[in-house]
Amino acid sequence: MIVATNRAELSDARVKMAGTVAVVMTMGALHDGHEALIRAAAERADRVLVTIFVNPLQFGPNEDFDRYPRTLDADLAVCARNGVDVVFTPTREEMYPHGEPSIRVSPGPLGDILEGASRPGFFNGVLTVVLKLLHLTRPDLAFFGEKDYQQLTLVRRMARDTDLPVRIVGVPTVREADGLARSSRNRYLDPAQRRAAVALSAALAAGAGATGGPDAVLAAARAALGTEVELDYLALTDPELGPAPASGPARLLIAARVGSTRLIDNTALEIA
Ligand SMILES: Nc1ncnc2c1ncn2[C@@H]1O[C@H](COP(=O)(O)OP(=O)(O)OP(=O)(O)O)[C@@H](O)[C@H]1O
Ligand SMILES: CC(C)(CO)[C@@H](O)C(=O)[O-]
Ligand code: BAL
Repeated sequence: MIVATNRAELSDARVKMAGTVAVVMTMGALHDGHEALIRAAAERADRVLVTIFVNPLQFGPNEDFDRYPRTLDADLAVCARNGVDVVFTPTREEMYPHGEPSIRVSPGPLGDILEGASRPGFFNGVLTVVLKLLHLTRPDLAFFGEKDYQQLTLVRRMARDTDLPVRIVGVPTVREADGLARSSRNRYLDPAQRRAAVALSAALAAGAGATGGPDAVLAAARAALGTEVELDYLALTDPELGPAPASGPARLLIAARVGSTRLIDNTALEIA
């Protein structure tokens, strides 16, 4: 496995990658969810390239950029164990050699709702770094988790709307045994908070199981949420994050704080 820390090393390694190439972009602190992305990538492409970069552009001033877990040695072991060919671990200066970019990707109206409403500028920062990493790694395929459903949707739209020569592939959310979505931020939870955090996936399951239309879905989810977590949003949409239909395929999305830790989750459902 080649570990490239700068653009020149990445470029050398990329030229030597034969066949189709898949990229898995991460912020490190790798867990089973990331491993599922790497495995899915290895099934669909000849070579797998993982990027590890905690992107300052997507963190708000009062968010957890400084505190975000950085576990590079363990992450490289995960990549090696999963047969990754190349890992790109740039520094901030390597990614943004000219300082904060003045030209950025605008996510459009979908970037202002849900996560974008709670984290202003978040998707501008995400799409800008995703585009840069796509240019630097030049993959045939790029894998993103459904856990970050709005991010996946926006990355797909960016690829579609700007004719990027890459296929975006979504991977289902990997969960703990009790239903909690795997997330690097789960590391922030103490044991009591970890028990309380199951409320997010429990609310989604209750909503998905409800009958009686959109109102019944939201009411069931809210009832199952309990009072131990602080709800940020609970939203029912169509699969493209537009207004919820009266019946048929939909998406239920949630964000909530458990103590000071903000977690997100979502599920597909049929409104009946
Ligand atoms: N439980 C999961 N199942 C499937 N994919 C996941 C899961 N968790 C993260 N991913 C995906 O892994 C990629 C990298 O995500 P990232 O490194 O931010 O991890 P994360 O666990 O989502 O971290 P955070 O706690 O910061 O949200 C993204 O495409 C993300 O959707
Ligand atoms: C896609 C991503 C790697 C961009 O920094 C990040 O938002 C993430 O880890 O989901
Ligand atoms: N997992 C998406 C990246 C973020 O929350 O910053």
